[in-house]
Amino acid sequence: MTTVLGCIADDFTGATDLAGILARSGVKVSLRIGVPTSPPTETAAFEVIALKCRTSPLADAIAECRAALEWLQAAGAQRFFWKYCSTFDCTAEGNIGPVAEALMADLGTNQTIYCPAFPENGRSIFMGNLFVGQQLLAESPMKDHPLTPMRDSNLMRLLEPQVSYPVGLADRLSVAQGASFLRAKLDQLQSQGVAHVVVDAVANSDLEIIAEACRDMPLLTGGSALAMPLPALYVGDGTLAADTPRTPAPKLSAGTIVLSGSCSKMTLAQVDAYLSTGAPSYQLDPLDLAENGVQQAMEWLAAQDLGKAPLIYASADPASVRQAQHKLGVAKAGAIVEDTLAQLATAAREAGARRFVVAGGETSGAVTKALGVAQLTIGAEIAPGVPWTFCTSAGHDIALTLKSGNFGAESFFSDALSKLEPA
Ligand SMILES: Nc1ncnc2c1ncn2[C@@H]1O[C@H](COP(=O)(O)OP(=O)(O)OP(=O)(O)O)[C@@H](O)[C@H]1O
Ligand SMILES: O=C(O)[C@@H](O)C(=O)CO
Repeated sequence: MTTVLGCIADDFTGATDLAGILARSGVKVSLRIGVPTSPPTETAAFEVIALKCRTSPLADAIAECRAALEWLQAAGAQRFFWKYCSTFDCTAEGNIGPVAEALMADLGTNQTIYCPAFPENGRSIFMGNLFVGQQLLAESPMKDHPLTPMRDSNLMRLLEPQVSYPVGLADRLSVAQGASFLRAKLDQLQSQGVAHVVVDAVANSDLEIIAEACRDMPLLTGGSALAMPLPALYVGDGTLAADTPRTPAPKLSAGTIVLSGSCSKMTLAQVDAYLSTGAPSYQLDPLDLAENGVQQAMEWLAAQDLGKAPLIYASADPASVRQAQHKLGVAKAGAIVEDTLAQLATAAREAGARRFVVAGGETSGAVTKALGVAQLTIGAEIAPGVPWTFCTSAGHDIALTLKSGNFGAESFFSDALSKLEPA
């Protein structure tokens, strides 16, 4: 099938988030891990390419995203979606703005929008400022993120140093006046040379208006919720057939592992809630790993009954994370934990695990790469933006859920396990 919308996500949890949100509509969504190495053959109407480039060096991120764009164009797509975090996770240099600008240049377009709002998960934008629940982004726990601490809430101010063309705002008052008004506002900004337009949204009804106004833009950028109205719009105008039955979930054996490398406030609460169920658990310490390696964790894992869904976690409070980062450096502390969880994931698969619950975007990238997963189909949604996915790893059918740091209820790990068919 010709691809209608080609999507590029800057991390793996973000990619499953977007794929899950698009799949809510019932249309077929295919999620690929990394840019496929062979040309497109069996493609879906919605293709999502998961990259791990949120914190990569800028030149690498741009090169990877352009390669993804080329593959999606070869799949027939004429409209594209650049998916980044609903909390606009980035560094001072990028990669959100520079990648958008590179994609715009390749597509020959001179305007795009930025809308990370995800109302179901409490992300809203008002007058260009991003809120997480009732807090401004820079006052939310995102200020302490291990890799991309967000210390400004104003999306225009965050974007301006990242791009070379002017940045503007279509505020909620424009959005509230409907799709035609918003379209005219964007045209007016375009005539003033504004290439990058932050668009306010506080509710799903705003996102419907924005999607309708912007559906024909070659490139949209934002969080997954901005894409939610698109399938219905495409079905409505006949661009897309409504049907496409879901692939049934494979029958999986019971072996389960829960791996958490996210240090977000919500993940910490989820780890605590899961520990309180009495599940077996092992806590990784980056300083100990740097000194003594993974052997002890491997031995612990080898002694576990995977039927009891053990948890291995590095998740720690901001003070402990800062301490590890101070001693090892930010990148090294992150990499040690990611490598360890990746090795433990393959060891768990060898020991019979077929159900994998993974928390954290970077962590999910590392684990998924280690499991050698190339393509995922989308299953049931556990929480808004977090579906189960099914794929093969080393010849085994496995189920994998990749949870964004801040998503899911406190009971998420147990919720996830209860959503899968028993063995
Ligand atoms: N105890 C720790 N000390 C230092 N760094 C840690 C520790 N535990 C985890 N990390 C690192 O922190 C980073 C957490 O990022 P990750 O993307 O996995 O989670 P997240 O940011 O909460 O999730 P998301 O990106 O989906 O919101 C990873 O690089 C991980 O290896
Ligand atoms: O948009 C979000 O918040 C998530 O999909 C994500 O990108 C987390 O890494």
